[in-house]
Amino acid sequence: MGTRAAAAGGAASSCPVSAPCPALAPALPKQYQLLAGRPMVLHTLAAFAGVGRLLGTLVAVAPGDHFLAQHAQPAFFVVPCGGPRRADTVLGGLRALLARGAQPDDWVLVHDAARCLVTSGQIEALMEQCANDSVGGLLALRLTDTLKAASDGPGGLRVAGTLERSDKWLAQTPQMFRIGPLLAAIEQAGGDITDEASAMEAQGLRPRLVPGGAQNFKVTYPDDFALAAAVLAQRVPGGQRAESLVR
Ligand SMILES: Nc1ccn([C@@H]2O[C@H](COP(=O)(O)OP(=O)(O)OP(=O)(O)O)[C@@H](O)[C@H]2O)c(=O)n1
Ligand SMILES: C[C@](O)(CO)[C@H](O)COP(=O)(O)O
Repeated sequence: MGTRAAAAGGAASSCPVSAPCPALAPALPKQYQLLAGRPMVLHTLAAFAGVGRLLGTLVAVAPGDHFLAQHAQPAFFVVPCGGPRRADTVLGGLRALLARGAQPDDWVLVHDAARCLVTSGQIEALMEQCANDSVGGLLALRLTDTLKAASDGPGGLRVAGTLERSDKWLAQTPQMFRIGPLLAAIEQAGGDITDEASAMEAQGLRPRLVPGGAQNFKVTYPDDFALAAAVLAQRVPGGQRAESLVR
């Protein structure tokens, strides 16, 4: 039984930056924008390449997307199995893994290309804590801000209430499940789910929550690019942070 990684490469997604941002190449999908001198997805893939226990990494891209051909590395292979929604891309990736000899019992880690700050250590922690779990699990971050519900009111959006936050976590990726059960769960859940864990939850299962980190955010808003670049700038090769070297 092995463990594989499927990095959802962005498939049909285009650059999500809705406001003009001169530092970014306008025609380039988000996952290929340069961050600290490298396309974003290569930072993501470097973290997976640093995990020795993985049997391989599949990058799911949109058909006709040849961007990664110029960055080919033995650490990953590219499959044009991307679909219109994230869940479609993940299904395509899981089927491609099975077609290449993976077994339904094998573990798979599904990761967002846009979570380019994940570290090899976080991936290893997830694998460690899920390896003997009957369901699998995901990296997640306990909510620290006060949580408001919103609804339309006089003059626009207004607070509808303050929600209990002590049991709330922000779902991150990677998310680790066995290939066969995950494939079946997503097929049954349909394409509108926003993560793999929710497909497993719909089966009545309770995925394990493994603490991730605040830096493992999904690069989404224009400001996120600068923040991600700043985080990368204070890391050194090998995944250690600069400040841990000066103690
Ligand atoms: N058709 C799609 C859409 C998304 N993804 C994956 O899902 C991740 C998150 O989707 P993304 O479009 O990046 O979401 P947002 O950051 O919320 O961006 P936006 O909603 O602004 O497009 C991407 O990094 C990509 O790995 C995918 O594989 N296939
Ligand atoms: C999988 C995910 O990153 C967990 O937070 C998130 O749900 C992806 O959502 P998106 O709307 O496809 O970006």
